[in-house]
Amino acid sequence: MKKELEAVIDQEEFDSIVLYRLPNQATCHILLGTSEKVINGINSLHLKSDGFVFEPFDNTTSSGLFIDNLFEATFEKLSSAHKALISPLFNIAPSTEAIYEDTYETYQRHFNTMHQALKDGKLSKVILSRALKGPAVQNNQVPDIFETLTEKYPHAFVYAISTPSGGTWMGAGPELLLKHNNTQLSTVSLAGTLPNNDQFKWTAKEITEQQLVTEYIENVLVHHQADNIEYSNAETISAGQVKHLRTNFHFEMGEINGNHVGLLYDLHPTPAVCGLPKEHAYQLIINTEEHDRQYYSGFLGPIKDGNYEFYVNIRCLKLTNKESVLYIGGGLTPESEAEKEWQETALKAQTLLSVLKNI
Ligand SMILES: C=C(O[C@H]1C=CC=C(C(=O)O)[C@@H]1O)C(=O)O
Repeated sequence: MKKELEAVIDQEEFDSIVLYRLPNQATCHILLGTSEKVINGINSLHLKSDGFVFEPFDNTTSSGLFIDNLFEATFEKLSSAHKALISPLFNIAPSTEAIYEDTYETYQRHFNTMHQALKDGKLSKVILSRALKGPAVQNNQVPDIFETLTEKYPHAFVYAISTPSGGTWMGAGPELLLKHNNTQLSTVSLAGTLPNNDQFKWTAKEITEQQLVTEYIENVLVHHQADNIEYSNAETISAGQVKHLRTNFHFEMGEINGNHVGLLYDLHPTPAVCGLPKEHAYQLIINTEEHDRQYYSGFLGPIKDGNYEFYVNIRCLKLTNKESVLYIGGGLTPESEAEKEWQETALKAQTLLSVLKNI
């Protein structure tokens, strides 16, 4: 790949780069593009064009991005020469704004607002996230961090992306949003978090919470007239320092009724990053959290030959020249306690922090 990569980087003025590795695969992908398209949500034409989608949580405050891949290559391991060639494309722009970080006090305040709405019965679940500062990362460290994430988190969707308007983001997330492969579609219902240790057993709280998400997805699929819906029993999946409960859904959609875009936006933002009922949870998040989520809890992934594979952007960070900012959230229910939820987000953050601290 080196000669090819050298030749294209010499010839073209790329300003966008994506490295990604799909879960449980050895092969990694590199995409290079120019002039990302700023999109107002994905439409059916995007789903037919090869490229990479980077969609925010709230597309009224951050733009959706579509990167046409002008150059694509695959690799299992990047050589030092490859890393040196691509590093300058990770543009870590100087940041003039002060970076917001939640303290336990701000988190507790947000928790209390959301918990009151839960206790009042206005909603059954809502996701509270927090921003957490991490170390500064230089652009020549990005390929190494990407590689370490792929090694440490084989079951996650691992990525690093840099575009002129989106900035530079990285992450290793365990949640599939929607996959389309020929006639087959898949999604998951993901919820419940415990330390990744056999001593911790699932309780009724996590089982019920995950069951609610499963029922929500089932309803969405029935509403979209999905055919041949099959789903697994809830299974435990490992995601770094934590484990979750997951149900896998497989289904089909008729050629005529198959409204993939509608289905996508009924699933996004999922109950794992927003809550139930969705609209109420969404408003509560926007009104309560002090940071703008931007691309955290949005979704991202490749589209190729009419097939696509989108993942929810959790366990991720944004890079600035001063610090990195991690975005980590957790689902609150009426039974939740602030201190425990805070500890859970700290544990989830370890997945990324342990990698950043060792570079
Ligand atoms: C929203 C996040 O995790 C979600 C995914 C799995 C389990 C979750 C939970 O137990 O709260 C969260 O809903 C995050 O890591 O930022």
